[in-house]
Amino acid sequence: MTSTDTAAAGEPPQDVERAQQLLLSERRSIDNIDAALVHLLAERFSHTQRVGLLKAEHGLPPADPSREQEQIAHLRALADEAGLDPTFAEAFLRFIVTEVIRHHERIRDEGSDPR
Ligand SMILES: C=C(O[C@@H]1C=C(C(=O)O)C=C[C@H]1O)C(=O)O
Repeated sequence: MTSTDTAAAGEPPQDVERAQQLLLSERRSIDNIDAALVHLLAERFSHTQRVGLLKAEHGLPPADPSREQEQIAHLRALADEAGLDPTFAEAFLRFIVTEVIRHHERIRDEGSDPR
């Protein structure tokens, strides 16, 4: 028995069917958004890779903490306006930036894209 079957016990069949349709529709939207996020992240990394090459060519440091502080403040404000938890938005950005800095260090040390 699935969790849907369990929840369905005692409910009119049309309510169960409607709930299943809604669930499928929500999941289709979630899958579309996840696909868009992957494409956006790939696009972001293509820009940060170019930044990493420029930095390596000109002896600039991989990380720029003052730029990061500005980005975090901006993103927290945007998240707040959008009804998203600003702490989550900051953690998400930090997670990405940490990976970008790792790429920049690798480009500096090995002269190549780490992926
Ligand atoms: C991309 C850069 O390098 C690093 C990565 C950042 C990012 O992913 O947004 C921001 C600042 C830097 O620590 C940059 O300096 O602009």
